[in-house]
Amino acid sequence: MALKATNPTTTKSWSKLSDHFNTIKDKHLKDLFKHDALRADELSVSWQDFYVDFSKNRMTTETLNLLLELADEVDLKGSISKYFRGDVINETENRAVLHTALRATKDATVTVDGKNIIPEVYKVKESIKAFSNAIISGEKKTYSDNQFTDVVNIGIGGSDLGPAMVVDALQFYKNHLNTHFVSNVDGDHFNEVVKNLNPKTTLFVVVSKTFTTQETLSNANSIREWFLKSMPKEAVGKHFVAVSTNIAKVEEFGIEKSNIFPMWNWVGGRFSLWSAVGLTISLALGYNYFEDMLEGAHEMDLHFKDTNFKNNIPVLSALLSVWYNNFFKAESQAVISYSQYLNQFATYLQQGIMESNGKSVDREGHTLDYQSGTIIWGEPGTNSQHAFFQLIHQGTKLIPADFIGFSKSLHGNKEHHDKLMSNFFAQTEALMNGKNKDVVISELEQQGLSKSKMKKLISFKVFEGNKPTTTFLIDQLTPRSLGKLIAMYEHKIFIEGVIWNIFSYDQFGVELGKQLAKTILQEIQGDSTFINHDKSTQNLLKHYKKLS
Ligand SMILES: O=P(O)(O)OC[C@H]1O[C@](O)(CO)[C@@H](O)[C@@H]1O
Repeated sequence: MALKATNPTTTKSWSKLSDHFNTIKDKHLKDLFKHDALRADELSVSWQDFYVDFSKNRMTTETLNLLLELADEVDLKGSISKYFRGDVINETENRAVLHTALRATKDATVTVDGKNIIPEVYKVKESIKAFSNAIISGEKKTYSDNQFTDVVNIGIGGSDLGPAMVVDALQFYKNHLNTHFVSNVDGDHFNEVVKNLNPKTTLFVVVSKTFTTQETLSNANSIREWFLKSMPKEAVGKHFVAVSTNIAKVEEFGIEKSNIFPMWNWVGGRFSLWSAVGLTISLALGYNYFEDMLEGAHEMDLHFKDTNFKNNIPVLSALLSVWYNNFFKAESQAVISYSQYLNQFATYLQQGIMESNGKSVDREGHTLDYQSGTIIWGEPGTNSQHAFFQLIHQGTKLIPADFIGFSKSLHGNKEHHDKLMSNFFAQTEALMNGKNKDVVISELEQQGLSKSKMKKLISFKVFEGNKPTTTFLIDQLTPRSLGKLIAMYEHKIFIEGVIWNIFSYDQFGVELGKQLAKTILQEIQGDSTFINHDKSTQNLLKHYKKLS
């Protein structure tokens, strides 16, 4: 059954929210706290090892109630049931969206085309487990009968970003296998990766849902050529495996059926790390940690599905995102992780969030007359404090930010961790409170500045504050907690799509550039005069051709 198509701006709650917005837009967070002693407790959620503080957001309980009304009016509840039970909610591609089934329990039933898919999911999980265990233990040997030392994941987009982010984030839990990622069609990328590798002890995992992606196929072909410079053809079977839905294409490439880990078209590329696309994760961490991550995600699925919206982390997070996007007209949102391990987290989220909700027509094909999608960006703290925080603090743009931090570090260096986390808490407080004129004056007086110098400086030193943040304080970074966190953002994407009345699970927008690149490649490699391009592109192409 299709998702209910409701233009959110025509709902009663939307017009109430518009009126309400006018009463709240100039209110300062400091005052909201002053007038509501219970605010911090009422607007935060404790769930398992997550403490999520939504109270430093520019809303009141009335805002929240209206946003919850909006969720009801667009039938979020009904949509959630359709999402989990495998209805064809990716209508434009005629598919269900079932990354949640990849982490469901063995006794669950999820039906696609009249067939329960869970047994098949578990069969593939078993093969991921058996393969990873055999490689890690050394039972499965290289062509020359040695143990594998290195794994190279060849893929792009969802076939790269998820595994790369998770392996980096969970490197504390890693085993002896060195893992590498080749994604960009830039030949310098793969050359840099392979230059120090020993082909004799390296396993290549070619990951492509479609197995038609130019970047991945070019890299896989070039790497195979590099491999065959020092290895016989028969070694390919032991050193190359693939993950794909397109078995025929993989076989055409030269990888045997027994070395192919299947996936399904009801798993979107950007939500695929829970499938065999996560093979490199399982190889790098061991299957048990991979499974822990899946279990964590499943716990978040249950929380999302079963918790009332008022205490539901992904629901609150998504509603606030809509609130800032459509009412405050915030142009972007930041994700700042206070853990160097989460260095790639914002990059990973960019695909999930922006490929999904970067749409400008509604589910009936009408052009949207409201904003959808959020620009997402971020870098870990404290580094980012010394890079772009100035703009968040004192710039003209409103940038709501998620702050993610952990109560315990992994290596246990408490002194460093206390310093890191002091910054974590200090920043959200500073963003909220700012610094007013009186405080600035008294600080300058203490410095003994003359009245005229003080007058000149005051306005530059004032921080308006009132910058919204949501704090995710999690006990510790583990495979399980990371699984929960990723699943939280996946559900947030879904909810936003429901409210904005758009299809979140296709990505036609990336096709145009791909098609044009194919044409241009033929022209560059042929003797074209580039006559079919605009004047600017013609000049650029001619310049390139002269120098390349
Ligand atoms: O896994 P594939 O089929 O190679 O696709 C890679 C990526 O390309 C896209 O289709 C478009 O960027 C993504 O959605 C996908 O994750």
